[in-house]
Amino acid sequence: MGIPIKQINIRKLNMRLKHPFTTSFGTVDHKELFVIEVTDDEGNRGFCESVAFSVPWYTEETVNTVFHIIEEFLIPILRKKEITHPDDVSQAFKVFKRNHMAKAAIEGAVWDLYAKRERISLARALGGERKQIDVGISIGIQPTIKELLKVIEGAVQEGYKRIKLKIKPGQDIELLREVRRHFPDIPLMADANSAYSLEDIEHLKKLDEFNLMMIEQPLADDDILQHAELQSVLKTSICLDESIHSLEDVKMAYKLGSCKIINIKPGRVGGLSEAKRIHDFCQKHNLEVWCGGMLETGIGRAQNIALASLPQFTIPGDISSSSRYWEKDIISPEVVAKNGIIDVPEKPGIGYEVDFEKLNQFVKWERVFKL
Ligand SMILES: O=C(O)CCC(=O)c1ccccc1C(=O)O
Ligand SMILES: [Mg+2]
Repeated sequence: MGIPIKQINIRKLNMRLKHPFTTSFGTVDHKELFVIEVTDDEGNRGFCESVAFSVPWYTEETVNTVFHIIEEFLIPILRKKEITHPDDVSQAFKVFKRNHMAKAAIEGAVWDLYAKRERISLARALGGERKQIDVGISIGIQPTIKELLKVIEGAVQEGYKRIKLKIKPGQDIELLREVRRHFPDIPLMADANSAYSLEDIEHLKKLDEFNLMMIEQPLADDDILQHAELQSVLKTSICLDESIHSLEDVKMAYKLGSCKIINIKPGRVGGLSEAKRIHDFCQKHNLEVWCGGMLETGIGRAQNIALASLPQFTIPGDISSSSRYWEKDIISPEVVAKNGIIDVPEKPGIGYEVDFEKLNQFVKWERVFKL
């Protein structure tokens, strides 16, 4: 039976982060995003959010390109094609190149709608097995080491099971040495957001002394080959984030030995269907995977929680509590990590209610598309 999508509501939100988040590319203090709502003939509603930032520093997409692609290209496809399963959505969208965050925003909403129609949780719809997931936290670059140590202390107290630090040239080796001096045993990793090049190879080898779980995306966002060269001389596992846009990229990285771990973000790979295909390949070939984050509201967080319930997500994801980024989240209940563990909801779909009273406070404008 088809999934008769009757209407798509797109709301543009602008939400202030509780604390600015700094990476090697710069600082984010507000998150502009779209909440996508798809409605079927019975009034069931599926939700997802777009993860692109206002500025194209992470990948080439921006919040404005996302809307342009959805309005001009993706909605017309949904008007023409009959959808019987969410996998059909990403398949149909393949006629247009990339723009994965735009595609994933629509596809994720259809996944939620599908699960609600089937009266099963999104986790189950995706093949998830875990009832609880382990989660970690990503800590942005702090003004001083002293402040960084304080933030880490807080995260350790809260029980997060993996601590990720953002690094960049000039804020790396000494910083990690100081962190390890204070926290010799915590599960620690570093994310460079592509801030280094192969010329830094001798410098990057020094990371091996810190017993890191992995180093995430040390080299260019569009590279897979040079990461293989780096991995061959590093003891520390490389994890690829920005370099991975599809299962094909993962296959290449696997074949070349570019990494041992994959960070899966549904938005970066074009949606949950592709994320699942990557998961299945990694499971077969013993590549570890974990679910990354994009400073999502609770809607995106709920989608990530469902995905991270799949069996090969063996490393805690960047899925912190709602309260880490938001004064108030737009779902009810909020996402709560207790001792680094989040319960996977069992209710139909994403398993959290969208709290429109809160959401409406952040809405800049809304567009309604009849299908
Ligand atoms: O807590 C999160 O949502 C993840 C934070 C994070 O590390 C991140 C945030 C924005 C852009 C890229 C990244 C990243 O994983 O590289
Ligand atoms: Mg990253």
